Amino acid sequence: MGVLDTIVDGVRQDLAERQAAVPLDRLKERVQHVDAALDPMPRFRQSGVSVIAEVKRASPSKGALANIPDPARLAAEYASGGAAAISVLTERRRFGGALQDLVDVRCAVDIPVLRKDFIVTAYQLFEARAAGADLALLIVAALSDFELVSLIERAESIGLTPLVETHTAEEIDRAVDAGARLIGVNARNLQTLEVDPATFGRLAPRIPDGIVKIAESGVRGPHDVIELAREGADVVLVGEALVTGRDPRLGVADLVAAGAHPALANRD
Ligand SMILES: O=C(O)c1ccccc1NCC(=O)[C@H](O)[C@H](O)COP(=O)(O)O
Repeated sequence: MGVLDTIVDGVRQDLAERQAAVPLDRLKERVQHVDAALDPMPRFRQSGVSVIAEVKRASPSKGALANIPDPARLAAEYASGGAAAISVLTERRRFGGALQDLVDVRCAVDIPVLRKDFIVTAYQLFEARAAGADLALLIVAALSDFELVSLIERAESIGLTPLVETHTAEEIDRAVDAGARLIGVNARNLQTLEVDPATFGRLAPRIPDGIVKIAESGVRGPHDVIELAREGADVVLVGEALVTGRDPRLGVADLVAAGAHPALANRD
């Protein structure tokens, strides 16, 4: 079994327990009582590269990364550094996350919040929206074409903006065909878990104009942001470098400043 299959297997087991505790109808009721979702598009389309800053405690590739007792406080630091959105890893077994982290972060910031998880059912989308998420990650490699289209449609129908994550040219084509408006290119190979910094530059030209292009994984600092901006990134999604860095607010501010560098003004 590959890493992704193993993770999704665990996610399905945890999901079965939550579904037994809270039936879908009850979840749908909760969704009706949350505030309307924030639209991330204006922030992601602004000039300069936007930063999505991630709340990430651990990962399959690196194990424990950071002790984050108060995700809301970390998210507030990210927001004050200029983050355009916050990504919250809610997967429990390998990333040490929880949906409660997302609820806490939602209360602490007034910028869009992404549920970053391994979403394979509509139930998880309702959970995300009920917890206050504005965006939800859909990983092409974990879904059939039919599942991808139906989850994109379901997400949009309840106000969530789907961020569709890809790793290959073929997955980008599938994401485009499924109607994705936001495509992430993840530089981390799901078989080896190695990050290849050349991935975004190689694959981004495949994404049609008009779709927001997000570079995910392996962004270590301002130089990477400048390089990714030159390669066409509208947004970078950064976890490890921020949670292991000395100051999350300054860490984000440095990345935002790099993405707004005057040398990038005419990159289109
Ligand atoms: O981070 C991992 O090891 C990982 C392994 C398998 C599937 C997903 C994984 N990470 C999720 C992410 O996509 C990253 O958290 C995100 O892109 C940020 O990456 P980084 O800045 O390198 O922490």
